[in-house]
Amino acid sequence: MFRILVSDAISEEGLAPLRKSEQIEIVQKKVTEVEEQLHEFDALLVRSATKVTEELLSKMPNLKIIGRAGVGVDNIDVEAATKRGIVVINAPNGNTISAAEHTFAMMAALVRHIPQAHVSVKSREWNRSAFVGTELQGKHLGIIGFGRIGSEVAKRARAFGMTVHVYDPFLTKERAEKLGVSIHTLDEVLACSDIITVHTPLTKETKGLLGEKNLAKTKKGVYLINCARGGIIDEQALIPFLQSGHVAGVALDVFEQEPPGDHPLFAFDNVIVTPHLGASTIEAQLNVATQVAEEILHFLEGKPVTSSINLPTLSKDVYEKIQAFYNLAKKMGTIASQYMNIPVQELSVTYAGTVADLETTYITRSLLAGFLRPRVASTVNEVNAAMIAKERGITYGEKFSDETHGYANCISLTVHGENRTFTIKGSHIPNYGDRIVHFDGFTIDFAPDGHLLYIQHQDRPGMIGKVGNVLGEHQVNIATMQVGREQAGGKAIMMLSLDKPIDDALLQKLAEIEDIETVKRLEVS
Ligand SMILES: NC(=O)C1=CN([C@@H]2O[C@H](COP(=O)(O)OP(=O)(O)OC[C@H]3O[C@@H](n4cnc5c(N)ncnc54)[C@H](O)[C@@H]3O)[C@@H](O)[C@H]2O)C=CC1
Ligand SMILES: O=C(O)C(=O)COP(=O)(O)O
Repeated sequence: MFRILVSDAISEEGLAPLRKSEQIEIVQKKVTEVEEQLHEFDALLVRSATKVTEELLSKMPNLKIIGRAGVGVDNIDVEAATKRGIVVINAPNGNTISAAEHTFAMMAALVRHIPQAHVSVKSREWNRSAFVGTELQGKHLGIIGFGRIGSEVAKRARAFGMTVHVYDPFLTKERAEKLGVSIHTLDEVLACSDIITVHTPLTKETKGLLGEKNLAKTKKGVYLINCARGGIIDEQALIPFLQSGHVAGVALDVFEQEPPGDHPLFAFDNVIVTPHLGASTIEAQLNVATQVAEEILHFLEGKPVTSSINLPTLSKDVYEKIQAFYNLAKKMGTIASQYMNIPVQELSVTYAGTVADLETTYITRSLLAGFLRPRVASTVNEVNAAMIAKERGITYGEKFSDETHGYANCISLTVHGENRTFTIKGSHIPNYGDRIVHFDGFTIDFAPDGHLLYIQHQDRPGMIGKVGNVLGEHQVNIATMQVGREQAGGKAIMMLSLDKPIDDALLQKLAEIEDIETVKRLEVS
Protein backbone atom coordinates (compact mmCIF):
# COMPACT_ATOMS: atom_id res chain seq x y z
CA MET A 1 0.00 0.00 0.00
CA PHE A 2 1.35 3.44 -0.94
CA ARG A 3 0.24 6.68 0.70
CA ILE A 4 0.22 9.90 -1.30
CA LEU A 5 -0.05 13.33 0.26
CA VAL A 6 -1.72 15.87 -2.02
CA SER A 7 -0.99 19.13 -0.26
CA ASP A 8 -2.14 21.73 -2.82
CA ALA A 9 -5.34 22.19 -4.83
CA ILE A 10 -5.07 19.59 -7.61
CA SER A 11 -7.74 18.79 -10.21
CA GLU A 12 -9.89 15.98 -8.81
CA GLU A 13 -10.45 14.55 -12.27
CA GLY A 14 -6.69 14.53 -12.84
CA LEU A 15 -6.20 12.32 -9.79
CA ALA A 16 -8.35 9.59 -11.38
CA PRO A 17 -5.41 7.38 -12.45
CA LEU A 18 -4.27 7.21 -8.82
CA ARG A 19 -7.76 6.67 -7.42
CA LYS A 20 -8.19 3.62 -9.67
CA SER A 21 -5.32 1.78 -8.00
CA GLU A 22 -6.17 -0.31 -4.95
CA GLN A 23 -2.56 -0.04 -3.89
CA ILE A 24 -2.82 3.72 -3.34
CA GLU A 25 -4.35 5.80 -0.60
CA ILE A 26 -4.66 9.55 -1.25
CA VAL A 27 -4.68 12.04 1.61
CA GLN A 28 -5.66 15.60 0.58
CA LYS A 29 -4.44 17.81 3.39
CA LYS A 30 -1.99 20.65 3.97
CA VAL A 31 1.40 19.61 5.35
CA THR A 32 0.61 21.40 8.62
CA GLU A 33 -2.50 19.27 9.04
CA VAL A 34 -0.63 15.95 8.89
CA GLU A 35 2.56 16.80 10.83
CA GLU A 36 2.28 13.58 12.84
CA GLN A 37 1.88 11.30 9.80
CA LEU A 38 4.47 12.84 7.49
CA HIS A 39 6.80 9.84 7.91
CA GLU A 40 4.16 7.53 6.38
CA PHE A 41 3.94 9.08 2.92
CA ASP A 42 5.58 7.52 -0.14
CA ALA A 43 4.69 10.33 -2.55
CA LEU A 44 3.96 14.04 -2.33
CA LEU A 45 1.91 15.90 -4.92
CA VAL A 46 2.14 19.72 -4.94
CA ARG A 47 1.67 22.88 -6.97
CA SER A 48 3.54 26.08 -6.13
CA ALA A 49 2.08 26.74 -2.69
CA THR A 50 3.71 23.93 -0.68
CA LYS A 51 7.32 24.72 0.12
CA VAL A 52 9.20 21.44 -0.07
CA THR A 53 12.20 22.33 2.07
CA GLU A 54 15.02 20.19 3.40
CA GLU A 55 13.33 20.37 6.80
CA LEU A 56 10.08 18.97 5.41
CA LEU A 57 11.97 16.21 3.60
CA SER A 58 13.74 15.26 6.83
CA LYS A 59 10.31 14.53 8.32
CA MET A 60 9.36 12.33 5.36
CA PRO A 61 11.89 9.45 5.45
CA ASN A 62 9.62 7.21 3.34
CA LEU A 63 9.20 9.71 0.54
CA LYS A 64 10.20 8.31 -2.85
CA ILE A 65 8.75 10.78 -5.31
CA ILE A 66 7.61 14.41 -5.43
CA GLY A 67 5.23 15.35 -8.21
CA ARG A 68 4.86 19.01 -9.17
CA ALA A 69 1.58 19.53 -11.05
CA GLY A 70 3.04 22.38 -13.09
CA VAL A 71 6.37 23.61 -14.47
CA GLY A 72 8.36 25.63 -11.93
CA VAL A 73 10.07 23.61 -9.20
CA ASP A 74 11.57 26.57 -7.37
CA ASN A 75 9.33 25.75 -4.38
CA ILE A 76 11.10 22.39 -4.11
CA ASP A 77 14.63 21.91 -2.75
CA VAL A 78 15.58 19.62 -5.63
CA GLU A 79 19.15 19.23 -4.39
CA ALA A 80 18.00 18.05 -0.97
CA ALA A 81 15.53 15.66 -2.62
CA THR A 82 18.24 14.33 -4.92
CA LYS A 83 20.57 13.71 -1.96
CA ARG A 84 17.84 11.64 -0.37
CA GLY A 85 17.25 9.67 -3.55
CA ILE A 86 13.80 11.19 -4.07
CA VAL A 87 12.68 11.53 -7.68
CA VAL A 88 11.26 14.94 -8.57
CA ILE A 89 8.91 15.09 -11.55
CA ASN A 90 6.91 17.92 -13.09
CA ALA A 91 4.36 18.41 -15.84
CA PRO A 92 6.37 20.55 -18.24
CA ASN A 93 3.86 21.28 -20.96
CA GLY A 94 0.40 20.81 -19.49
CA ASN A 95 -0.08 24.49 -18.67
CA THR A 96 1.95 26.13 -21.47
CA ILE A 97 -1.03 27.38 -23.46
CA SER A 98 -2.84 28.67 -20.37
CA ALA A 99 0.24 30.59 -19.22
CA ALA A 100 0.78 32.03 -22.72
CA GLU A 101 -2.87 33.06 -22.99
CA HIS A 102 -2.74 34.64 -19.55
CA THR A 103 0.34 36.59 -20.59
CA PHE A 104 -1.54 37.82 -23.61
CA ALA A 105 -4.58 38.71 -21.56
CA MET A 106 -2.30 40.70 -19.26
CA MET A 107 -0.68 42.43 -22.24
CA ALA A 108 -4.02 43.51 -23.67
CA ALA A 109 -5.30 44.54 -20.25
CA LEU A 110 -2.14 46.55 -19.62
CA VAL A 111 -2.10 48.60 -22.83
CA ARG A 112 -5.90 49.15 -22.84
CA HIS A 113 -6.15 49.82 -19.07
CA ILE A 114 -8.93 47.28 -18.75
CA PRO A 115 -8.67 46.58 -14.98
CA GLN A 116 -8.62 50.29 -14.15
CA ALA A 117 -11.51 51.05 -16.51
CA HIS A 118 -13.46 48.15 -15.05
CA VAL A 119 -13.12 49.49 -11.51
CA SER A 120 -14.02 52.99 -12.71
CA VAL A 121 -17.23 51.93 -14.47
CA LYS A 122 -18.29 49.82 -11.49
CA SER A 123 -17.79 52.93 -9.32
CA ARG A 124 -20.50 54.57 -11.46
CA GLU A 125 -17.97 56.69 -13.44
CA TRP A 126 -17.95 57.10 -17.23
CA ASN A 127 -14.54 58.55 -17.93
CA ARG A 128 -13.56 57.44 -21.44
CA SER A 129 -10.72 59.92 -21.92
CA ALA A 130 -8.87 58.61 -18.84
CA PHE A 131 -8.35 55.20 -20.42
CA VAL A 132 -7.00 55.87 -23.89
CA GLY A 133 -4.71 52.97 -24.72
CA THR A 134 -2.28 51.88 -27.43
CA GLU A 135 -2.60 49.21 -30.10
CA LEU A 136 -0.50 46.08 -30.04
CA GLN A 137 -0.25 45.97 -33.84
CA GLY A 138 3.03 47.38 -35.07
CA LYS A 139 4.62 47.32 -31.62
CA HIS A 140 7.91 45.65 -30.77
CA LEU A 141 7.58 42.83 -28.25
CA GLY A 142 10.69 41.68 -26.38
CA ILE A 143 10.54 38.14 -25.07
CA ILE A 144 13.15 37.14 -22.54
CA GLY A 145 13.24 33.34 -22.27
CA PHE A 146 12.05 31.56 -25.36
CA GLY A 147 11.01 28.12 -24.17
CA ARG A 148 7.56 26.58 -24.27
CA ILE A 149 5.60 29.61 -23.01
CA GLY A 150 7.79 32.30 -24.60
CA SER A 151 7.38 30.71 -28.02
CA GLU A 152 3.59 30.40 -27.66
CA VAL A 153 3.45 34.08 -26.69
CA ALA A 154 5.45 34.87 -29.84
CA LYS A 155 2.97 33.02 -32.07
CA ARG A 156 0.11 35.04 -30.63
CA ALA A 157 2.08 38.29 -30.91
CA ARG A 158 2.72 37.67 -34.61
CA ALA A 159 -1.00 37.09 -35.14
CA PHE A 160 -1.54 40.52 -33.54
CA GLY A 161 0.86 42.10 -36.02
CA MET A 162 3.68 42.64 -33.54
CA THR A 163 7.39 42.34 -34.28
CA VAL A 164 9.02 39.88 -31.88
CA HIS A 165 12.58 40.21 -30.55
CA VAL A 166 13.92 37.38 -28.46
CA TYR A 167 16.69 36.99 -25.93
CA ASP A 168 17.47 33.45 -24.83
CA PRO A 169 21.12 32.38 -24.63
CA PHE A 170 20.14 28.75 -25.27
CA LEU A 171 18.05 29.38 -28.39
CA THR A 172 19.38 28.09 -31.70
CA LYS A 173 19.18 30.18 -34.87
CA GLU A 174 17.25 27.39 -36.65
CA ARG A 175 14.50 27.31 -34.02
CA ALA A 176 14.24 31.10 -33.98
CA GLU A 177 13.93 31.19 -37.78
CA LYS A 178 11.30 28.45 -37.72
CA LEU A 179 9.21 30.47 -35.31
CA GLY A 180 9.66 33.72 -37.22
CA VAL A 181 11.50 35.63 -34.52
CA SER A 182 14.88 37.32 -34.43
CA ILE A 183 17.53 36.57 -31.82
CA HIS A 184 19.13 39.53 -30.03
CA THR A 185 21.38 40.29 -27.14
CA LEU A 186 19.66 41.24 -23.91
CA ASP A 187 20.70 44.88 -24.37
CA GLU A 188 19.20 44.97 -27.86
CA VAL A 189 15.89 43.56 -26.64
CA LEU A 190 15.83 46.06 -23.77
CA ALA A 191 16.53 48.98 -26.10
CA CYS A 192 14.09 48.19 -28.91
CA SER A 193 10.98 46.80 -27.18
CA ASP A 194 7.75 48.64 -26.48
CA ILE A 195 6.63 45.75 -24.30
CA ILE A 196 8.88 43.24 -22.55
CA THR A 197 7.65 39.93 -21.17
CA VAL A 198 9.83 37.48 -19.23
CA HIS A 199 9.47 33.69 -19.53
CA THR A 200 12.56 32.19 -17.92
CA PRO A 201 12.81 30.00 -14.85
CA LEU A 202 13.93 31.74 -11.66
CA THR A 203 17.64 30.94 -11.38
CA LYS A 204 20.75 32.65 -10.02
CA GLU A 205 21.16 34.22 -13.47
CA THR A 206 17.57 35.38 -13.90
CA LYS A 207 16.91 36.66 -10.37
CA GLY A 208 16.76 40.44 -10.71
CA LEU A 209 17.44 40.21 -14.45
CA LEU A 210 15.30 43.30 -14.89
CA GLY A 211 16.84 45.28 -12.05
CA GLU A 212 17.92 48.90 -11.84
CA LYS A 213 20.74 48.59 -14.39
CA ASN A 214 18.76 46.82 -17.09
CA LEU A 215 15.57 48.80 -16.51
CA ALA A 216 17.59 51.91 -17.31
CA LYS A 217 18.37 50.41 -20.72
CA THR A 218 14.70 50.08 -21.68
CA LYS A 219 12.76 52.51 -23.91
CA LYS A 220 10.94 55.33 -22.18
CA GLY A 221 7.29 54.33 -21.91
CA VAL A 222 7.98 50.60 -21.89
CA TYR A 223 5.41 48.11 -20.56
CA LEU A 224 6.65 45.11 -18.55
CA ILE A 225 5.01 41.75 -17.92
CA ASN A 226 6.00 38.98 -15.52
CA CYS A 227 3.91 35.82 -15.71
CA ALA A 228 6.94 33.60 -15.02
CA ARG A 229 8.42 33.90 -11.55
CA GLY A 230 8.45 36.66 -8.97
CA GLY A 231 11.88 38.27 -8.74
CA ILE A 232 12.90 38.03 -12.42
CA ILE A 233 11.78 41.66 -12.51
CA ASP A 234 13.12 43.25 -9.32
CA GLU A 235 10.01 44.63 -7.60
CA GLN A 236 11.79 47.30 -5.53
CA ALA A 237 13.83 48.48 -8.50
CA LEU A 238 10.61 49.17 -10.44
CA ILE A 239 9.40 51.86 -8.04
CA PRO A 240 11.53 54.82 -9.25
CA PHE A 241 10.94 53.86 -12.89
CA LEU A 242 7.18 53.92 -12.31
CA GLN A 243 7.43 57.19 -10.37
CA SER A 244 9.34 58.87 -13.18
CA GLY A 245 6.99 57.48 -15.86
CA HIS A 246 9.89 55.71 -17.60
CA VAL A 247 7.93 52.48 -17.21
CA ALA A 248 4.39 53.07 -18.49
CA GLY A 249 2.84 50.05 -16.84
CA VAL A 250 3.57 46.67 -15.29
CA ALA A 251 1.54 43.45 -15.27
CA LEU A 252 2.45 40.93 -12.60
CA ASP A 253 1.00 37.46 -12.11
CA VAL A 254 3.82 36.35 -9.81
CA PHE A 255 5.61 37.93 -6.85
CA GLU A 256 8.81 37.62 -4.92
CA GLN A 257 6.69 36.70 -1.89
CA GLU A 258 3.40 34.90 -2.47
CA PRO A 259 0.96 36.04 -1.31
CA PRO A 260 2.50 39.52 -1.60
CA GLY A 261 0.52 41.16 1.22
CA ASP A 262 0.45 44.94 1.26
CA HIS A 263 2.89 45.52 -1.59
CA PRO A 264 4.34 49.00 -2.38
CA LEU A 265 3.68 48.45 -6.10
CA PHE A 266 -0.06 48.30 -5.42
CA ALA A 267 0.02 52.07 -4.90
CA PHE A 268 0.55 52.54 -8.66
CA ASP A 269 -2.58 52.63 -10.82
CA ASN A 270 -0.61 51.41 -13.81
CA VAL A 271 0.50 48.21 -12.06
CA ILE A 272 -2.02 45.46 -12.72
CA VAL A 273 -1.89 42.17 -10.88
CA THR A 274 -3.35 38.67 -10.73
CA PRO A 275 -2.75 36.08 -7.97
CA HIS A 276 -0.50 33.61 -9.88
CA LEU A 277 -3.28 32.59 -12.26
CA GLY A 278 -1.19 31.66 -15.30
CA ALA A 279 -1.93 27.96 -14.97
CA SER A 280 -5.35 28.33 -13.41
CA THR A 281 -7.62 27.02 -16.12
CA ILE A 282 -9.75 23.90 -16.14
CA GLU A 283 -7.72 22.56 -19.06
CA ALA A 284 -4.27 23.24 -17.64
CA GLN A 285 -5.14 21.83 -14.24
CA LEU A 286 -6.58 18.68 -15.75
CA ASN A 287 -3.50 18.29 -17.97
CA VAL A 288 -0.89 18.78 -15.27
CA ALA A 289 -2.69 16.71 -12.64
CA THR A 290 -3.24 13.83 -15.07
CA GLN A 291 0.37 13.93 -16.26
CA VAL A 292 1.79 13.90 -12.75
CA ALA A 293 -0.70 11.35 -11.42
CA GLU A 294 0.15 8.95 -14.24
CA GLU A 295 3.85 9.44 -13.68
CA ILE A 296 3.56 8.80 -9.95
CA LEU A 297 1.53 5.68 -10.63
CA HIS A 298 4.14 4.39 -13.09
CA PHE A 299 6.90 5.12 -10.66
CA LEU A 300 5.21 3.36 -7.75
CA GLU A 301 4.60 0.38 -10.05
CA GLY A 302 8.34 0.26 -10.73
CA LYS A 303 8.10 1.71 -14.25
CA PRO A 304 10.16 4.63 -15.56
CA VAL A 305 9.22 8.29 -15.26
CA THR A 306 9.41 10.45 -18.35
CA SER A 307 9.63 13.97 -16.97
CA SER A 308 12.01 13.90 -14.08
CA ILE A 309 14.00 16.91 -12.97
CA ASN A 310 16.73 14.84 -11.32
CA LEU A 311 16.89 11.69 -13.45
CA PRO A 312 17.67 11.28 -17.15
CA THR A 313 14.21 11.10 -18.68
CA LEU A 314 13.09 8.17 -20.76
CA SER A 315 10.16 7.50 -23.01
CA LYS A 316 8.24 4.26 -22.53
CA ASP A 317 9.71 2.88 -25.77
CA VAL A 318 13.25 3.65 -24.76
CA TYR A 319 12.68 2.26 -21.28
CA GLU A 320 11.39 -1.01 -22.71
CA LYS A 321 14.55 -1.29 -24.78
CA ILE A 322 16.96 -0.56 -21.95
CA GLN A 323 15.16 -2.33 -19.10
CA ALA A 324 17.06 -5.60 -19.49
CA PHE A 325 20.42 -3.82 -19.55
CA TYR A 326 19.41 -1.58 -16.71
CA ASN A 327 18.82 -4.68 -14.55
CA LEU A 328 21.98 -6.43 -15.73
CA ALA A 329 24.10 -3.34 -15.05
CA LYS A 330 22.71 -3.00 -11.52
CA LYS A 331 23.58 -6.62 -10.76
CA MET A 332 27.08 -6.23 -12.24
CA GLY A 333 27.62 -3.15 -10.07
CA THR A 334 26.48 -5.00 -6.95
CA ILE A 335 28.72 -7.99 -7.63
CA ALA A 336 31.74 -5.81 -8.44
CA SER A 337 31.27 -3.77 -5.28
CA GLN A 338 31.20 -6.83 -3.03
CA TYR A 339 34.05 -8.53 -4.84
CA MET A 340 36.24 -5.40 -4.70
CA ASN A 341 35.46 -4.64 -1.08
CA ILE A 342 38.26 -2.10 -0.86
CA PRO A 343 38.28 1.65 -1.53
CA VAL A 344 37.93 2.32 -5.24
CA GLN A 345 38.63 5.44 -7.27
CA GLU A 346 37.15 4.83 -10.66
CA LEU A 347 34.55 2.83 -12.51
CA SER A 348 34.87 2.52 -16.24
CA VAL A 349 31.93 1.12 -18.19
CA THR A 350 32.19 0.00 -21.80
CA TYR A 351 29.19 -0.74 -23.96
CA ALA A 352 29.45 -2.92 -27.06
CA GLY A 353 26.98 -4.31 -29.58
CA THR A 354 23.26 -3.50 -29.48
CA VAL A 355 23.41 -1.90 -26.03
CA ALA A 356 25.83 0.75 -27.29
CA ASP A 357 23.01 2.29 -29.38
CA LEU A 358 20.72 2.77 -26.38
CA GLU A 359 20.35 5.47 -23.69
CA THR A 360 23.44 4.33 -21.78
CA THR A 361 23.46 7.24 -19.31
CA TYR A 362 20.54 5.63 -17.58
CA ILE A 363 22.16 2.19 -17.62
CA THR A 364 25.35 3.61 -16.14
CA ARG A 365 23.39 5.30 -13.35
CA SER A 366 21.80 1.95 -12.58
CA LEU A 367 25.22 0.30 -12.48
CA LEU A 368 26.51 3.02 -10.20
CA ALA A 369 23.54 2.62 -7.84
CA GLY A 370 24.13 -1.14 -7.76
CA PHE A 371 27.78 -0.55 -6.98
CA LEU A 372 27.19 1.96 -4.20
CA ARG A 373 24.31 0.13 -2.52
CA PRO A 374 26.46 -2.40 -0.62
CA ARG A 375 28.80 0.41 0.47
CA VAL A 376 26.62 3.19 1.82
CA ALA A 377 24.14 3.15 4.64
CA SER A 378 21.70 5.60 3.06
CA THR A 379 19.30 4.85 0.25
CA VAL A 380 21.07 4.84 -3.10
CA ASN A 381 19.23 4.82 -6.37
CA GLU A 382 19.56 6.23 -9.86
CA VAL A 383 18.57 9.66 -8.57
CA ASN A 384 21.38 10.20 -6.09
CA ALA A 385 23.98 7.67 -7.30
CA ALA A 386 26.04 10.24 -9.21
CA MET A 387 25.99 12.67 -6.30
CA ILE A 388 27.00 10.01 -3.75
CA ALA A 389 29.78 8.74 -6.03
CA LYS A 390 31.13 12.29 -6.26
CA GLU A 391 30.97 12.75 -2.49
CA ARG A 392 32.98 9.55 -2.09
CA GLY A 393 35.57 10.55 -4.66
CA ILE A 394 34.56 7.82 -7.12
CA THR A 395 34.71 8.93 -10.73
CA TYR A 396 33.00 7.07 -13.53
CA GLY A 397 32.95 7.15 -17.28
CA GLU A 398 31.41 5.50 -20.29
CA LYS A 399 33.14 4.12 -23.38
CA PHE A 400 31.91 2.38 -26.48
CA SER A 401 33.59 -0.47 -28.32
CA ASP A 402 33.00 -3.07 -31.04
CA GLU A 403 34.29 -5.94 -28.90
CA THR A 404 31.25 -8.04 -28.01
CA HIS A 405 33.15 -11.29 -27.29
CA GLY A 406 30.78 -13.13 -29.60
CA TYR A 407 27.60 -11.88 -27.89
CA ALA A 408 25.02 -9.58 -29.43
CA ASN A 409 25.65 -7.12 -26.60
CA CYS A 410 28.20 -6.75 -23.87
CA ILE A 411 28.60 -4.47 -20.87
CA SER A 412 32.05 -4.39 -19.37
CA LEU A 413 32.86 -2.82 -16.02
CA THR A 414 36.39 -2.20 -14.81
CA VAL A 415 36.81 -1.11 -11.22
CA HIS A 416 40.05 0.64 -10.30
CA GLY A 417 40.87 0.25 -6.63
CA GLU A 418 44.01 0.72 -4.57
CA ASN A 419 46.67 -1.47 -6.24
CA ARG A 420 44.03 -3.65 -7.82
CA THR A 421 41.80 -3.65 -10.88
CA PHE A 422 38.82 -5.88 -11.48
CA THR A 423 36.83 -6.48 -14.66
CA ILE A 424 33.43 -8.09 -15.04
CA LYS A 425 31.57 -8.47 -18.34
CA GLY A 426 27.95 -9.32 -18.81
CA SER A 427 25.47 -9.87 -21.60
CA HIS A 428 21.71 -10.00 -21.76
CA ILE A 429 20.49 -12.87 -23.92
CA PRO A 430 16.82 -12.54 -24.90
CA ASN A 431 14.70 -15.50 -23.73
CA TYR A 432 17.63 -16.77 -21.67
CA GLY A 433 18.51 -14.00 -19.28
CA ASP A 434 21.47 -12.15 -17.83
CA ARG A 435 24.83 -13.87 -17.97
CA ILE A 436 28.21 -12.91 -16.61
CA VAL A 437 30.64 -13.99 -19.31
CA HIS A 438 33.92 -12.76 -17.88
CA PHE A 439 35.00 -12.47 -14.26
CA ASP A 440 38.36 -11.15 -13.08
CA GLY A 441 40.31 -12.50 -16.03
CA PHE A 442 38.37 -15.75 -16.40
CA THR A 443 35.90 -16.65 -19.14
CA ILE A 444 32.84 -18.02 -17.39
CA ASP A 445 29.06 -18.16 -17.80
CA PHE A 446 26.75 -17.69 -14.82
CA ALA A 447 23.48 -15.98 -13.97
CA PRO A 448 24.08 -12.97 -11.67
CA ASP A 449 21.25 -13.74 -9.26
CA GLY A 450 20.64 -14.82 -5.70
CA HIS A 451 23.22 -16.17 -3.25
CA LEU A 452 26.48 -16.55 -5.13
CA LEU A 453 29.69 -18.05 -3.84
CA TYR A 454 32.93 -17.29 -5.63
CA ILE A 455 35.93 -19.51 -5.05
CA GLN A 456 39.37 -19.13 -6.57
CA HIS A 457 41.66 -22.10 -6.22
CA GLN A 458 44.48 -24.09 -7.76
CA ASP A 459 43.21 -26.38 -10.49
CA ARG A 460 43.53 -29.81 -8.77
CA PRO A 461 41.38 -32.93 -9.04
CA GLY A 462 38.76 -33.23 -6.31
CA MET A 463 38.29 -29.53 -5.55
CA ILE A 464 34.62 -29.50 -6.55
CA GLY A 465 33.99 -32.52 -4.32
CA LYS A 466 35.69 -30.91 -1.32
CA VAL A 467 33.62 -27.72 -1.65
CA GLY A 468 30.42 -29.73 -2.19
CA ASN A 469 31.12 -31.80 0.95
CA VAL A 470 31.61 -28.80 3.22
CA LEU A 471 28.44 -27.13 1.93
CA GLY A 472 26.49 -30.39 2.18
CA GLU A 473 27.60 -30.91 5.79
CA HIS A 474 26.05 -27.52 6.54
CA GLN A 475 22.81 -28.28 4.72
CA VAL A 476 23.54 -25.76 1.96
CA ASN A 477 22.20 -26.89 -1.39
CA ILE A 478 24.04 -25.95 -4.58
CA ALA A 479 21.66 -24.81 -7.32
CA THR A 480 24.18 -24.31 -10.11
CA MET A 481 27.94 -24.32 -10.48
CA GLN A 482 30.15 -22.84 -13.19
CA VAL A 483 33.89 -23.30 -13.44
CA GLY A 484 36.67 -21.63 -15.35
CA ARG A 485 40.44 -21.83 -15.46
CA GLU A 486 43.50 -20.21 -16.95
CA GLN A 487 45.14 -23.49 -17.99
CA ALA A 488 45.21 -27.07 -16.67
CA GLY A 489 46.84 -27.07 -13.22
CA GLY A 490 46.83 -23.27 -12.98
CA LYS A 491 44.47 -20.82 -11.36
CA ALA A 492 40.79 -21.78 -11.51
CA ILE A 493 37.51 -20.38 -10.31
CA MET A 494 34.10 -21.71 -9.32
CA MET A 495 30.94 -19.65 -9.18
CA LEU A 496 28.22 -21.43 -7.22
CA SER A 497 24.62 -20.40 -6.86
CA LEU A 498 23.27 -21.53 -3.47
CA ASP A 499 19.74 -21.99 -2.22
CA LYS A 500 20.44 -19.90 0.88
CA PRO A 501 23.06 -17.41 2.04
CA ILE A 502 26.02 -18.74 4.00
CA ASP A 503 27.43 -17.27 7.22
CA ASP A 504 30.96 -16.11 8.07
CA ALA A 505 31.86 -19.34 9.87
CA LEU A 506 31.08 -21.46 6.82
CA LEU A 507 32.93 -19.00 4.62
CA GLN A 508 35.96 -19.46 6.85
CA LYS A 509 35.70 -23.28 6.67
CA LEU A 510 35.71 -23.13 2.89
CA ALA A 511 38.69 -20.78 2.90
CA GLU A 512 40.62 -23.34 4.98
CA ILE A 513 40.33 -26.07 2.31
CA GLU A 514 43.78 -26.76 0.86
CA ASP A 515 44.47 -25.03 -2.50
CA ILE A 516 41.58 -22.60 -2.07
CA GLU A 517 42.94 -19.05 -2.32
CA THR A 518 39.89 -16.81 -2.19
CA VAL A 519 36.31 -17.31 -1.07
CA LYS A 520 33.73 -14.54 -1.46
CA ARG A 521 30.06 -14.39 -0.79
CA LEU A 522 28.21 -12.27 -3.37
CA GLU A 523 24.59 -11.43 -2.68
CA VAL A 524 22.49 -10.15 -5.59
CA SER A 525 18.93 -9.19 -4.79
N1 LIG B 1 2.33 32.10 -13.91
C1 LIG B 1 2.12 30.81 -13.95
O1 LIG B 1 1.14 30.29 -13.41
C2 LIG B 1 3.07 29.94 -14.69
C3 LIG B 1 4.40 30.25 -14.70
N2 LIG B 1 5.29 29.41 -15.34
C4 LIG B 1 6.68 29.82 -15.34
O2 LIG B 1 7.00 30.32 -16.65
C5 LIG B 1 8.40 30.17 -16.89
C6 LIG B 1 8.64 29.59 -18.26
O3 LIG B 1 8.08 28.28 -18.35
P1 LIG B 1 8.32 27.38 -19.65
O4 LIG B 1 8.25 28.19 -20.86
O5 LIG B 1 7.43 26.20 -19.52
O6 LIG B 1 9.82 26.93 -19.39
P2 LIG B 1 10.90 26.47 -20.48
O7 LIG B 1 11.92 25.70 -19.73
O8 LIG B 1 10.23 25.81 -21.63
O9 LIG B 1 11.53 27.83 -20.99
C7 LIG B 1 12.39 28.62 -20.25
C8 LIG B 1 13.34 29.29 -21.21
O10 LIG B 1 14.13 30.22 -20.49
C9 LIG B 1 15.42 30.21 -21.08
N3 LIG B 1 16.40 30.77 -20.15
C10 LIG B 1 17.00 30.17 -19.10
N4 LIG B 1 17.85 31.02 -18.51
C11 LIG B 1 17.80 32.17 -19.20
C12 LIG B 1 18.45 33.42 -19.07
N5 LIG B 1 19.36 33.62 -18.11
N6 LIG B 1 18.14 34.39 -19.94
C13 LIG B 1 17.22 34.19 -20.92
N7 LIG B 1 16.60 33.02 -21.11
C14 LIG B 1 16.87 32.01 -20.25
C15 LIG B 1 15.66 28.76 -21.41
O11 LIG B 1 16.65 28.59 -22.40
C16 LIG B 1 14.30 28.32 -21.90
O12 LIG B 1 14.21 28.43 -23.31
C17 LIG B 1 8.92 29.34 -15.72
O13 LIG B 1 9.45 30.21 -14.76
C18 LIG B 1 7.66 28.68 -15.17
O14 LIG B 1 7.80 28.34 -13.83
C19 LIG B 1 4.88 28.30 -16.00
C20 LIG B 1 3.55 27.96 -16.02
C21 LIG B 1 2.54 28.74 -15.34
O1 LIG C 1 3.65 25.69 -13.46
C1 LIG C 1 4.13 26.71 -12.97
O2 LIG C 1 5.34 26.99 -13.00
C2 LIG C 1 3.26 27.65 -12.28
O3 LIG C 1 3.72 28.68 -11.89
C3 LIG C 1 1.88 27.29 -11.98
O4 LIG C 1 1.77 27.32 -10.57
P1 LIG C 1 0.47 26.74 -9.84
O5 LIG C 1 0.44 25.27 -10.11
O6 LIG C 1 -0.71 27.42 -10.45
O7 LIG C 1 0.65 27.05 -8.40
